[in-house]
Order: sequence, then structure tokens, then C-alpha cells
Amino acid sequence: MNLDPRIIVALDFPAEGPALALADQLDPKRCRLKVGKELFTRLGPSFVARLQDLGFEVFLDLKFHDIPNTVAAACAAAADLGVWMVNVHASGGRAMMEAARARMAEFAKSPHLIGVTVLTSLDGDDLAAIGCPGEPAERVVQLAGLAAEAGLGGIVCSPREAAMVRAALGPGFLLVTPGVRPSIAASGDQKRVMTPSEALAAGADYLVIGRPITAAPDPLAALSAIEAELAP
Ligand SMILES: O=C(O)c1cc(=O)[nH]c(=O)n1[C@@H]1O[C@H](COP(=O)(O)O)[C@@H](O)[C@H]1O
Repeated sequence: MNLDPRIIVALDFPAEGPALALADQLDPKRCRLKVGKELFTRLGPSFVARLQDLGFEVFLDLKFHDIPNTVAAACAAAADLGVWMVNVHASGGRAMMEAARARMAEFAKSPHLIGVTVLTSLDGDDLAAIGCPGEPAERVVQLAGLAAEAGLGGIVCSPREAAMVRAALGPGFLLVTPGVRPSIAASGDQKRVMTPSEALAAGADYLVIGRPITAAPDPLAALSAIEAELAP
């Protein structure tokens, strides 16, 4: 399977203007684009269509987490937008993921359906505080297994867990990794991070990268530097 381009730029902007200004400079051959809660809540489906008109494949990152019927319907709505990838929280449970998978199967060209495992902003202390003691990696592998059993095509995890999940679930299961930070970039609110080259070496299929590109003084130069780091 040809995965290129491996970089997914997270378009986390407060308004259409700066998001489109960046998208206009980017090339669909170099990256895909992720639309998340902020821009989708402000701009809705028409903004997704705008990016698609520019030639980009769009990852709609709304992290659905609800009862099976609701999540399945929301995933169908995402598929109607023609997005390339959509995600649900794996912790929503097997029945929820199975329902989403079943609805997606009704589409001739369904998006990749992937399960968010443990948010990359959480560490072991955070998990303990929400009543899930243990290492994030253990929980990621557990939720990845559940997502695979429910028929999902992959998961979102930190690159730190990519090798463990790959060993547990084998090739072909998509590993989408945010928490990617070039060595000079600030971690910010991300607690489980790796550099782009480390993430790829660990087995990540796609690297979700936001602020190291979008908040850089020269976003295109930042993207080029990451591409250079990833070049074989
Ligand atoms: O599903 C996601 O995309 C996601 C899952 C996760 O565990 N951590 C995570 O950071 N993300 C998203 O990935 C992007 C990372 O952005 P930066 O931290 O700016 O690189 C954000 O848009 C997050 O919403």
C-alpha cells in the first residue's frame, strides 16, 4: 500500500483566513490536511469541501464518542462529505466501533475509520486521575486490539507506542501518530512525543503535525525540514 504523503498537517486555526492561507501554499502531493473540532465547529462541511476542491484528502478529526447509533450516524455523515479518514474514540467500546464500521461498509468509497486510543496529551498520572491506572502503552495496546476486533482500519496513538502496537497487530493496521515534535520544537500540551524520524522508524504510517508547522515563523520551511528529516 502506498501511504504517501505520510504527513498530515493539523489545520488548527481560529478562522478560515489563516487556514486557507496555509492550505493555498501547501501541495496535496506533500501532505494531507486534518480538520478538527475548532475549524469544523466554526466553518462546517463547506470548509472541508473547499480543501477538497484544492485537491487535498481530508482527515475529519471529530473523535466521535457516543452511543453506537449516534456514532454510526455521525460516521455516515462524515463519509457523505467524502473525507479520507475519520476517527472515533476506541474507549467508546466494541459495539460502538462495530456499529460505525457496519455503517461505513455501506459506502462504495468509505473513509479510513480509526480509533483514538489514549490521547497524546495524557501520561500515567493523568490516566490514574481518571480512574485508569497503568502505563499509557498498556492501555493503547488493549484499545488497539479492541479496535482491530471491531473491524477498524487502524488507530491513533503516540509514536511511542507504535512499535508495540505493530508487534501486537502486525502490518496493514494503520498507525496514525500525533505527538510528533522535531527536536527543536516545543512539546506544549503533548506529553508522549517523538521526533518525525523516530516516529517513522517506530512504525507510524502517518504523522499528524500541527503547531511545529502551523505556528512556525515560516510554515513551508518547517514542513521542508521535516520532509528532509524523513527522507530515506
Ligand atoms: O486524533 C488526533 O488527531 C489527536 C489525537 C491525540 O491523541 N493527540 C492529538 O494531538 N491529536 C490531534 O493532533 C493534532 C496535534 O497537533 P500539534 O500538537 O499542534 O502537533 C491536534 O489537532 C490534536 O487534536
